[in-house]
Amino acid sequence: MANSAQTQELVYLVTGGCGFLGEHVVRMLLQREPRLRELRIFDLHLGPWLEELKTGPVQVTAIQGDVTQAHEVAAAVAGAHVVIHTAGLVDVFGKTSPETIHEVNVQGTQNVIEACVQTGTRFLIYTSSMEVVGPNIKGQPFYRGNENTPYEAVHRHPYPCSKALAERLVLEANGREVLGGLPLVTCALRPTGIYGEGHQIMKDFYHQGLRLGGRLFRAIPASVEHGRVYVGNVAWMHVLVARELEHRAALMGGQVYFCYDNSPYKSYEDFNMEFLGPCGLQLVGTRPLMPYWLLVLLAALNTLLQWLLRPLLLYAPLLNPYTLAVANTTFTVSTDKARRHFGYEPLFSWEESRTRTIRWVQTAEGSA
Ligand SMILES: NC(=O)C1=CN([C@@H]2O[C@H](COP(=O)(O)OP(=O)(O)OC[C@H]3O[C@@H](n4cnc5c(N)ncnc54)[C@H](O)[C@@H]3O)[C@@H](O)[C@H]2O)C=CC1
Ligand SMILES: CC(C)CCC[C@@H](C)[C@H]1CC[C@H]2[C@@H]3[C@H](O)CC4=CC(=O)CC[C@]4(C)[C@H]3CC[C@]12C
Repeated sequence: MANSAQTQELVYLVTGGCGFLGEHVVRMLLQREPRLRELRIFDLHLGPWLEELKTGPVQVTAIQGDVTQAHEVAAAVAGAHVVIHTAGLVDVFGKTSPETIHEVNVQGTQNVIEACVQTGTRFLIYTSSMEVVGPNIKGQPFYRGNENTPYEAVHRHPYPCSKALAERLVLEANGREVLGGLPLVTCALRPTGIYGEGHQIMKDFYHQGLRLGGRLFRAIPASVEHGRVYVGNVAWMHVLVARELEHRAALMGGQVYFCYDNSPYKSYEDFNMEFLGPCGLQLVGTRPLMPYWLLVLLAALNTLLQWLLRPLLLYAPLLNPYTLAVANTTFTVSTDKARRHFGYEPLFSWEESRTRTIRWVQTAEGSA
Protein backbone atom coordinates (compact mmCIF):
# COMPACT_ATOMS: atom_id res chain seq x y z
CA MET A 1 0.00 0.00 0.00
CA ALA A 2 1.03 3.62 -0.41
CA ASN A 3 3.88 4.80 1.80
CA SER A 4 2.64 7.84 3.74
CA ALA A 5 6.19 9.25 4.03
CA GLN A 6 5.99 10.30 0.38
CA THR A 7 3.61 13.03 -0.74
CA GLN A 8 0.48 11.61 -2.23
CA GLU A 9 -0.23 14.04 -5.02
CA LEU A 10 -0.86 12.16 -8.23
CA VAL A 11 -4.15 11.35 -9.93
CA TYR A 12 -4.14 8.36 -12.29
CA LEU A 13 -6.87 7.18 -14.61
CA VAL A 14 -7.01 3.58 -15.83
CA THR A 15 -9.46 2.97 -18.67
CA GLY A 16 -10.63 -0.63 -18.91
CA GLY A 17 -9.62 -0.93 -15.24
CA CYS A 18 -12.07 -3.76 -14.63
CA GLY A 19 -10.75 -6.02 -17.39
CA PHE A 20 -8.30 -8.92 -17.08
CA LEU A 21 -5.20 -6.73 -17.42
CA GLY A 22 -6.86 -3.57 -16.07
CA GLU A 23 -7.59 -5.13 -12.67
CA HIS A 24 -3.93 -6.14 -12.29
CA VAL A 25 -2.81 -2.63 -13.27
CA VAL A 26 -5.18 -1.12 -10.71
CA ARG A 27 -4.02 -3.41 -7.89
CA MET A 28 -0.36 -2.94 -8.84
CA LEU A 29 -0.73 0.85 -8.77
CA LEU A 30 -2.24 0.72 -5.31
CA GLN A 31 0.60 -1.46 -4.08
CA ARG A 32 3.53 0.16 -5.85
CA GLU A 33 2.83 3.82 -6.59
CA PRO A 34 3.33 5.62 -3.28
CA ARG A 35 2.68 9.06 -4.80
CA LEU A 36 -0.91 8.18 -5.71
CA ARG A 37 -3.65 10.38 -4.26
CA GLU A 38 -6.55 9.32 -6.40
CA LEU A 39 -7.05 6.36 -8.71
CA ARG A 40 -9.87 6.63 -11.22
CA ILE A 41 -11.13 3.44 -12.78
CA PHE A 42 -13.12 3.94 -15.96
CA ASP A 43 -14.92 0.99 -17.51
CA LEU A 44 -18.09 0.07 -19.34
CA HIS A 45 -18.74 -2.57 -16.68
CA LEU A 46 -17.61 -1.95 -13.11
CA GLY A 47 -16.59 -4.97 -11.01
CA PRO A 48 -17.92 -5.55 -7.47
CA TRP A 49 -14.30 -6.07 -6.26
CA LEU A 50 -13.77 -2.31 -6.56
CA GLU A 51 -15.64 -1.84 -3.28
CA GLU A 52 -12.88 -3.51 -1.25
CA LEU A 53 -10.33 -1.00 -2.63
CA LYS A 54 -12.24 1.99 -1.35
CA THR A 55 -11.17 1.54 2.26
CA GLY A 56 -7.43 2.16 1.64
CA PRO A 57 -5.46 5.42 1.86
CA VAL A 58 -5.82 6.18 -1.86
CA GLN A 59 -9.11 7.62 -3.09
CA VAL A 60 -10.52 5.07 -5.53
CA THR A 61 -13.09 6.54 -7.91
CA ALA A 62 -15.09 4.12 -10.04
CA ILE A 63 -16.49 5.66 -13.21
CA GLN A 64 -18.92 3.72 -15.35
CA GLY A 65 -18.39 5.06 -18.86
CA ASP A 66 -17.84 4.35 -22.51
CA VAL A 67 -14.64 5.34 -24.33
CA THR A 68 -16.63 5.94 -27.51
CA GLN A 69 -18.41 8.83 -25.75
CA ALA A 70 -15.99 11.76 -25.95
CA HIS A 71 -17.72 13.77 -23.21
CA GLU A 72 -17.59 10.87 -20.74
CA VAL A 73 -13.91 10.37 -21.43
CA ALA A 74 -13.12 14.08 -21.08
CA ALA A 75 -14.93 14.25 -17.73
CA ALA A 76 -12.94 11.27 -16.42
CA VAL A 77 -9.59 12.55 -17.72
CA ALA A 78 -9.95 16.12 -16.42
CA GLY A 79 -7.45 16.70 -13.63
CA ALA A 80 -5.59 13.37 -14.08
CA HIS A 81 -1.79 13.47 -14.29
CA VAL A 82 -1.45 10.13 -16.03
CA VAL A 83 -3.80 8.07 -18.19
CA ILE A 84 -3.25 4.36 -18.70
CA HIS A 85 -5.50 3.38 -21.58
CA THR A 86 -6.09 -0.38 -21.52
CA ALA A 87 -9.79 -0.36 -22.48
CA GLY A 88 -10.44 -2.19 -25.69
CA LEU A 89 -12.53 -4.76 -27.44
CA VAL A 90 -10.47 -7.94 -27.57
CA ASP A 91 -12.41 -9.92 -30.12
CA VAL A 92 -10.79 -12.28 -32.58
CA PHE A 93 -13.78 -14.62 -32.64
CA GLY A 94 -16.31 -12.53 -34.56
CA LYS A 95 -18.55 -11.76 -31.59
CA THR A 96 -18.74 -8.08 -32.47
CA SER A 97 -18.87 -6.27 -35.79
CA PRO A 98 -15.69 -4.80 -37.33
CA GLU A 99 -17.35 -1.36 -37.07
CA THR A 100 -17.80 -1.72 -33.30
CA ILE A 101 -14.22 -2.94 -32.84
CA HIS A 102 -13.01 0.09 -34.78
CA GLU A 103 -15.25 2.46 -32.83
CA VAL A 104 -14.07 1.23 -29.42
CA ASN A 105 -10.40 0.62 -30.19
CA VAL A 106 -9.67 3.45 -32.60
CA GLN A 107 -12.28 6.16 -31.97
CA GLY A 108 -12.12 5.41 -28.24
CA THR A 109 -8.36 5.94 -28.29
CA GLN A 110 -8.77 9.16 -30.28
CA ASN A 111 -11.22 10.35 -27.62
CA VAL A 112 -8.68 9.61 -24.89
CA ILE A 113 -5.98 11.58 -26.76
CA GLU A 114 -8.27 14.56 -27.35
CA ALA A 115 -9.36 14.51 -23.71
CA CYS A 116 -5.70 14.68 -22.62
CA VAL A 117 -5.08 17.60 -24.98
CA GLN A 118 -8.21 19.50 -23.96
CA THR A 119 -7.86 19.03 -20.22
CA GLY A 120 -4.08 19.31 -19.87
CA THR A 121 -3.12 15.71 -19.00
CA ARG A 122 0.48 15.19 -20.06
CA PHE A 123 1.21 11.48 -19.80
CA LEU A 124 -0.57 8.77 -21.77
CA ILE A 125 0.32 5.09 -21.82
CA TYR A 126 -1.44 2.92 -24.34
CA THR A 127 -1.84 -0.86 -24.08
CA SER A 128 -1.16 -1.93 -27.62
CA SER A 129 -0.50 -5.56 -28.62
CA MET A 130 2.01 -7.81 -30.34
CA GLU A 131 -0.77 -8.13 -32.90
CA VAL A 132 0.08 -4.71 -34.36
CA VAL A 133 3.21 -6.39 -35.69
CA GLY A 134 2.04 -9.90 -36.40
CA PRO A 135 1.58 -12.66 -37.22
CA ASN A 136 0.88 -11.12 -40.63
CA ILE A 137 -1.48 -12.42 -43.29
CA LYS A 138 1.36 -14.37 -44.93
CA GLY A 139 1.99 -16.30 -41.71
CA GLN A 140 5.68 -15.35 -41.68
CA PRO A 141 7.47 -16.26 -38.45
CA PHE A 142 8.74 -13.59 -36.08
CA TYR A 143 11.40 -15.48 -34.15
CA ARG A 144 12.66 -13.83 -30.94
CA GLY A 145 12.40 -10.44 -32.57
CA ASN A 146 12.67 -7.02 -30.96
CA GLU A 147 11.16 -3.58 -31.54
CA ASN A 148 13.53 -2.99 -34.50
CA THR A 149 13.22 -6.35 -36.20
CA PRO A 150 12.05 -5.85 -39.78
CA TYR A 151 8.72 -7.57 -40.39
CA GLU A 152 6.00 -7.07 -42.94
CA ALA A 153 3.14 -6.00 -40.65
CA VAL A 154 0.12 -6.47 -42.90
CA HIS A 155 -3.27 -7.28 -41.41
CA ARG A 156 -6.83 -7.83 -42.51
CA HIS A 157 -8.56 -8.87 -39.31
CA PRO A 158 -10.45 -6.03 -37.57
CA TYR A 159 -8.74 -6.53 -34.18
CA PRO A 160 -5.06 -6.16 -35.21
CA CYS A 161 -6.06 -3.47 -37.74
CA SER A 162 -7.74 -1.49 -34.97
CA LYS A 163 -4.84 -1.92 -32.53
CA ALA A 164 -2.33 -0.84 -35.19
CA LEU A 165 -4.35 2.26 -36.07
CA ALA A 166 -4.86 3.18 -32.42
CA GLU A 167 -1.19 2.70 -31.63
CA ARG A 168 -0.27 5.00 -34.49
CA LEU A 169 -2.65 7.68 -33.21
CA VAL A 170 -1.07 7.48 -29.75
CA LEU A 171 2.50 7.69 -31.05
CA GLU A 172 1.67 10.55 -33.42
CA ALA A 173 0.10 12.46 -30.54
CA ASN A 174 3.43 12.51 -28.70
CA GLY A 175 4.55 16.13 -28.47
CA ARG A 176 1.12 17.69 -29.05
CA GLU A 177 0.51 20.73 -26.93
CA VAL A 178 -1.96 20.13 -24.12
CA LEU A 179 -3.98 22.72 -22.22
CA GLY A 180 -1.46 24.83 -20.34
CA GLY A 181 1.09 24.72 -23.16
CA LEU A 182 3.19 21.68 -22.22
CA PRO A 183 3.76 18.72 -24.56
CA LEU A 184 1.89 15.45 -24.34
CA VAL A 185 4.18 12.45 -23.73
CA THR A 186 2.89 9.12 -24.99
CA CYS A 187 4.12 5.59 -25.39
CA ALA A 188 2.73 2.19 -26.28
CA LEU A 189 3.26 -1.19 -24.66
CA ARG A 190 2.86 -4.30 -26.77
CA PRO A 191 2.12 -7.40 -24.72
CA THR A 192 2.40 -10.81 -26.33
CA GLY A 193 -0.32 -13.29 -25.29
CA ILE A 194 -1.06 -12.46 -21.66
CA TYR A 195 -1.69 -15.24 -19.12
CA GLY A 196 -2.33 -15.35 -15.39
CA GLU A 197 -5.12 -14.95 -12.89
CA GLY A 198 -8.30 -13.93 -14.70
CA HIS A 199 -7.35 -15.29 -18.14
CA GLN A 200 -10.69 -16.38 -19.51
CA ILE A 201 -9.41 -18.50 -22.43
CA MET A 202 -7.23 -20.52 -20.05
CA LYS A 203 -10.30 -21.25 -17.96
CA ASP A 204 -12.24 -22.21 -21.11
CA PHE A 205 -9.51 -24.69 -22.10
CA TYR A 206 -9.53 -26.09 -18.57
CA HIS A 207 -13.25 -26.72 -18.58
CA GLN A 208 -13.12 -28.14 -22.08
CA GLY A 209 -10.43 -30.56 -20.88
CA LEU A 210 -12.57 -31.59 -17.92
CA ARG A 211 -15.51 -32.26 -20.24
CA LEU A 212 -13.25 -34.44 -22.40
CA GLY A 213 -12.31 -36.64 -19.43
CA GLY A 214 -9.15 -34.77 -18.49
CA ARG A 215 -7.69 -34.68 -21.99
CA LEU A 216 -6.89 -32.02 -24.56
CA PHE A 217 -5.84 -32.99 -28.05
CA ARG A 218 -2.80 -31.44 -29.67
CA ALA A 219 -3.74 -29.37 -32.72
CA ILE A 220 -0.60 -27.31 -33.32
CA PRO A 221 2.96 -28.65 -33.79
CA ALA A 222 5.11 -28.31 -30.66
CA SER A 223 7.75 -26.55 -32.76
CA VAL A 224 5.60 -23.42 -33.24
CA GLU A 225 6.66 -20.89 -30.58
CA HIS A 226 4.08 -18.45 -29.23
CA GLY A 227 5.08 -15.47 -27.09
CA ARG A 228 3.47 -15.27 -23.65
CA VAL A 229 3.87 -12.89 -20.74
CA TYR A 230 2.55 -12.97 -17.17
CA VAL A 231 -0.18 -10.45 -16.41
CA GLY A 232 1.53 -9.24 -13.22
CA ASN A 233 4.64 -8.35 -15.21
CA VAL A 234 2.59 -6.57 -17.87
CA ALA A 235 0.90 -4.55 -15.11
CA TRP A 236 4.28 -3.81 -13.52
CA MET A 237 5.62 -2.54 -16.81
CA HIS A 238 2.65 -0.15 -17.10
CA VAL A 239 3.28 1.15 -13.57
CA LEU A 240 6.99 1.67 -14.24
CA VAL A 241 6.38 3.46 -17.54
CA ALA A 242 3.85 5.74 -15.86
CA ARG A 243 6.39 6.51 -13.15
CA GLU A 244 9.33 7.16 -15.46
CA LEU A 245 7.64 8.92 -18.38
CA GLU A 246 7.97 12.38 -16.87
CA HIS A 247 11.70 12.18 -16.16
CA ARG A 248 12.63 10.35 -19.34
CA ALA A 249 10.20 12.04 -21.71
CA ALA A 250 12.83 12.70 -24.38
CA LEU A 251 13.90 9.06 -24.43
CA MET A 252 10.55 7.33 -23.93
CA GLY A 253 8.07 9.68 -25.62
CA GLY A 254 6.65 8.24 -28.83
CA GLN A 255 8.28 4.83 -28.21
CA VAL A 256 6.91 1.30 -28.34
CA TYR A 257 7.95 -1.49 -25.99
CA PHE A 258 7.19 -5.16 -26.20
CA CYS A 259 6.06 -6.57 -22.84
CA TYR A 260 8.26 -9.52 -21.94
CA ASP A 261 9.44 -11.59 -19.01
CA ASN A 262 11.15 -14.93 -18.43
CA SER A 263 8.22 -17.12 -19.43
CA PRO A 264 9.56 -19.96 -21.61
CA TYR A 265 9.21 -20.07 -25.36
CA LYS A 266 6.74 -22.82 -26.19
CA SER A 267 3.82 -23.60 -28.43
CA TYR A 268 0.48 -22.17 -27.31
CA GLU A 269 -0.77 -25.56 -26.17
CA ASP A 270 2.44 -26.72 -24.48
CA PHE A 271 2.59 -23.44 -22.63
CA ASN A 272 -0.98 -23.83 -21.38
CA MET A 273 -0.09 -27.30 -20.16
CA GLU A 274 2.40 -25.72 -17.74
CA PHE A 275 -0.71 -24.78 -15.76
CA LEU A 276 -3.34 -27.25 -16.88
CA GLY A 277 -1.01 -30.25 -16.39
CA PRO A 278 -0.68 -29.70 -12.63
CA CYS A 279 -4.49 -29.25 -12.55
CA GLY A 280 -4.90 -32.80 -13.83
CA LEU A 281 -5.18 -32.37 -17.59
CA GLN A 282 -3.17 -34.22 -20.19
CA LEU A 283 -2.25 -33.09 -23.72
CA VAL A 284 -2.69 -36.09 -25.98
CA GLY A 285 -0.24 -36.56 -28.87
CA THR A 286 3.35 -35.52 -29.47
CA ARG A 287 2.23 -34.42 -32.93
CA PRO A 288 -1.09 -32.88 -34.03
CA LEU A 289 -3.75 -35.54 -34.20
CA MET A 290 -5.47 -33.90 -37.16
CA PRO A 291 -3.76 -32.94 -40.41
CA TYR A 292 -3.40 -29.19 -40.80
CA TRP A 293 -5.54 -29.08 -43.94
CA LEU A 294 -8.44 -30.51 -41.92
CA LEU A 295 -8.07 -27.79 -39.28
CA VAL A 296 -8.07 -25.19 -42.06
CA LEU A 297 -11.24 -26.74 -43.41
CA LEU A 298 -12.91 -26.79 -39.98
CA ALA A 299 -11.89 -23.20 -39.36
CA ALA A 300 -13.41 -22.16 -42.70
CA LEU A 301 -16.54 -24.16 -41.90
CA ASN A 302 -16.84 -22.32 -38.58
CA THR A 303 -16.71 -19.01 -40.46
CA LEU A 304 -19.45 -20.17 -42.79
CA LEU A 305 -21.58 -21.41 -39.88
CA GLN A 306 -21.07 -18.14 -38.03
CA TRP A 307 -22.34 -16.26 -41.06
CA LEU A 308 -25.30 -18.59 -41.69
CA LEU A 309 -26.39 -18.66 -38.05
CA ARG A 310 -25.93 -14.94 -37.46
CA PRO A 311 -29.64 -14.07 -37.85
CA LEU A 312 -30.52 -16.74 -35.28
CA LEU A 313 -27.68 -16.93 -32.77
CA LEU A 314 -24.11 -15.95 -32.08
CA TYR A 315 -21.79 -18.79 -33.04
CA ALA A 316 -18.25 -17.79 -32.08
CA PRO A 317 -15.99 -20.84 -31.52
CA LEU A 318 -12.28 -20.53 -30.64
CA LEU A 319 -11.23 -21.99 -33.98
CA ASN A 320 -11.47 -19.74 -37.03
CA PRO A 321 -9.00 -19.00 -39.84
CA TYR A 322 -7.51 -16.08 -37.93
CA THR A 323 -7.00 -17.79 -34.55
CA LEU A 324 -5.62 -20.85 -36.34
CA ALA A 325 -3.12 -18.69 -38.20
CA VAL A 326 -2.05 -16.92 -34.99
CA ALA A 327 -1.70 -20.16 -33.03
CA ASN A 328 0.14 -21.83 -35.91
CA THR A 329 2.70 -19.09 -36.60
CA THR A 330 5.85 -18.60 -34.57
CA PHE A 331 5.81 -15.20 -32.91
CA THR A 332 8.18 -14.59 -30.00
CA VAL A 333 10.06 -11.59 -28.73
CA SER A 334 13.50 -11.24 -27.22
CA THR A 335 14.37 -7.70 -26.24
CA ASP A 336 15.79 -5.58 -23.44
CA LYS A 337 14.49 -2.20 -24.63
CA ALA A 338 12.29 -1.72 -21.55
CA ARG A 339 15.24 -2.50 -19.25
CA ARG A 340 17.49 -0.06 -21.09
CA HIS A 341 14.93 2.76 -21.28
CA PHE A 342 13.27 2.61 -17.88
CA GLY A 343 14.94 -0.08 -15.81
CA TYR A 344 12.26 -2.75 -16.20
CA GLU A 345 12.95 -6.14 -14.67
CA PRO A 346 10.11 -8.64 -14.34
CA LEU A 347 8.63 -8.42 -10.85
CA PHE A 348 7.50 -12.05 -10.91
CA SER A 349 9.84 -14.90 -11.83
CA TRP A 350 8.61 -17.61 -14.16
CA GLU A 351 8.22 -19.99 -11.18
CA GLU A 352 6.09 -17.47 -9.30
CA SER A 353 4.01 -16.59 -12.37
CA ARG A 354 3.42 -20.29 -12.94
CA THR A 355 2.52 -21.02 -9.31
CA ARG A 356 0.10 -18.10 -9.13
CA THR A 357 -1.58 -19.11 -12.37
CA ILE A 358 -1.91 -22.76 -11.33
CA ARG A 359 -3.39 -21.71 -8.00
CA TRP A 360 -5.89 -19.52 -9.83
CA VAL A 361 -6.94 -22.28 -12.26
CA GLN A 362 -7.40 -24.61 -9.29
CA THR A 363 -9.54 -22.16 -7.37
CA ALA A 364 -11.50 -21.31 -10.50
CA GLU A 365 -12.22 -25.05 -10.85
CA GLY A 366 -15.79 -24.91 -9.71
CA SER A 367 -16.75 -21.78 -11.59
CA ALA A 368 -17.45 -23.18 -15.06
N1 LIG B 1 -5.42 -10.50 -23.49
C1 LIG B 1 -4.30 -10.47 -24.17
O1 LIG B 1 -3.63 -11.49 -24.37
C2 LIG B 1 -3.80 -9.17 -24.72
C3 LIG B 1 -4.48 -7.97 -24.55
N2 LIG B 1 -3.97 -6.81 -25.05
C4 LIG B 1 -4.64 -5.53 -24.87
O2 LIG B 1 -4.76 -5.28 -23.48
C5 LIG B 1 -5.94 -4.54 -23.21
C6 LIG B 1 -6.73 -5.25 -22.14
O3 LIG B 1 -7.08 -6.52 -22.62
P1 LIG B 1 -7.75 -7.63 -21.69
O4 LIG B 1 -7.62 -7.23 -20.29
O5 LIG B 1 -7.26 -8.94 -22.14
O6 LIG B 1 -9.26 -7.49 -22.16
P2 LIG B 1 -10.58 -7.40 -21.29
O7 LIG B 1 -11.71 -7.58 -22.24
O8 LIG B 1 -10.51 -8.32 -20.12
O9 LIG B 1 -10.55 -5.93 -20.76
C7 LIG B 1 -10.92 -4.83 -21.52
C8 LIG B 1 -11.73 -3.91 -20.64
O10 LIG B 1 -12.13 -2.80 -21.45
C9 LIG B 1 -13.47 -2.51 -21.15
N3 LIG B 1 -14.13 -1.89 -22.28
C10 LIG B 1 -14.48 -2.47 -23.46
N4 LIG B 1 -15.14 -1.59 -24.21
C11 LIG B 1 -15.21 -0.43 -23.53
C12 LIG B 1 -15.77 0.84 -23.79
N5 LIG B 1 -16.42 1.09 -24.92
N6 LIG B 1 -15.64 1.79 -22.86
C13 LIG B 1 -15.00 1.54 -21.68
N7 LIG B 1 -14.48 0.36 -21.38
C14 LIG B 1 -14.56 -0.62 -22.29
C15 LIG B 1 -14.12 -3.86 -20.85
O11 LIG B 1 -15.30 -3.72 -20.10
C16 LIG B 1 -13.00 -4.56 -20.11
O12 LIG B 1 -13.12 -4.37 -18.72
C17 LIG B 1 -6.69 -4.40 -24.54
O13 LIG B 1 -6.46 -3.11 -25.04
C18 LIG B 1 -6.05 -5.47 -25.42
O14 LIG B 1 -6.09 -5.07 -26.76
C19 LIG B 1 -2.78 -6.79 -25.70
C20 LIG B 1 -2.07 -7.93 -25.88
C21 LIG B 1 -2.52 -9.21 -25.42
C1 LIG C 1 -6.59 -25.20 -31.53
C2 LIG C 1 -6.84 -23.79 -31.77
C3 LIG C 1 -6.30 -23.43 -33.09
C4 LIG C 1 -6.20 -22.97 -30.67
C5 LIG C 1 -6.85 -21.63 -30.56
C6 LIG C 1 -6.07 -20.77 -29.63
C7 LIG C 1 -6.43 -19.30 -29.88
C8 LIG C 1 -7.82 -19.06 -29.36
C9 LIG C 1 -5.40 -18.40 -29.24
C10 LIG C 1 -4.00 -18.71 -29.81
C11 LIG C 1 -3.22 -17.40 -29.77
C12 LIG C 1 -4.13 -16.43 -29.07
C13 LIG C 1 -3.92 -14.93 -29.32
C14 LIG C 1 -2.51 -14.50 -29.04
O1 LIG C 1 -2.12 -14.86 -27.72
C15 LIG C 1 -2.29 -13.02 -29.25
C16 LIG C 1 -3.37 -12.13 -28.79
C17 LIG C 1 -3.07 -10.83 -28.54
C18 LIG C 1 -4.05 -9.89 -28.24
O2 LIG C 1 -3.80 -8.69 -28.24
C19 LIG C 1 -5.45 -10.31 -28.01
C20 LIG C 1 -5.61 -11.78 -27.82
C21 LIG C 1 -4.78 -12.60 -28.80
C22 LIG C 1 -5.31 -12.28 -30.21
C23 LIG C 1 -4.91 -14.11 -28.47
C24 LIG C 1 -6.36 -14.59 -28.71
C25 LIG C 1 -6.51 -16.11 -28.59
C26 LIG C 1 -5.53 -16.87 -29.48
C27 LIG C 1 -5.83 -16.60 -30.94
